[in-house]
Amino acid sequence: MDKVYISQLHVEAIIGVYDFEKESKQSLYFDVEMLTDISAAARLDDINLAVDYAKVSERIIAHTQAKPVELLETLVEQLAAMILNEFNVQQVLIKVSKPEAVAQAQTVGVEIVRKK
Ligand SMILES: Nc1nc2c(c(=O)[nH]1)N=C([C@H](O)[C@@H](O)CO)CN2
Repeated sequence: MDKVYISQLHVEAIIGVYDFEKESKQSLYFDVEMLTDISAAARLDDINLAVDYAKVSERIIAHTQAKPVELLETLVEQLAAMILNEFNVQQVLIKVSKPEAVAQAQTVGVEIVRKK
């Protein structure tokens, strides 16, 4: 299967378990890999037949900023379901990194793979 991907999409959002995290936005970085058949889009050179990474990026940003959740797990499950529902994607990998969460670590996060 072919792949359309988004690397290190930066989103500022309220997210976290602790009270102090509910007061100011933190940086999240998303890596997304979407398995899809690109042959029709390529043959006809038609964006309407492609998984539009710009539209997927817009939806990830809007969803992440719309309704704060506590866990990265909750967020990536919601985003995977949204991408599989709204786009012509057979499988999605989403990795979210939260670099400000643990001072001693370069970054921390969660990665999942979900299929239709
Ligand atoms: N597996 C997870 N562990 C933790 C999360 C999370 O979302 N998933 N979140 C936190 C806090 O919000 C943290 O980011 C603040 O230090 C802790 N562990």
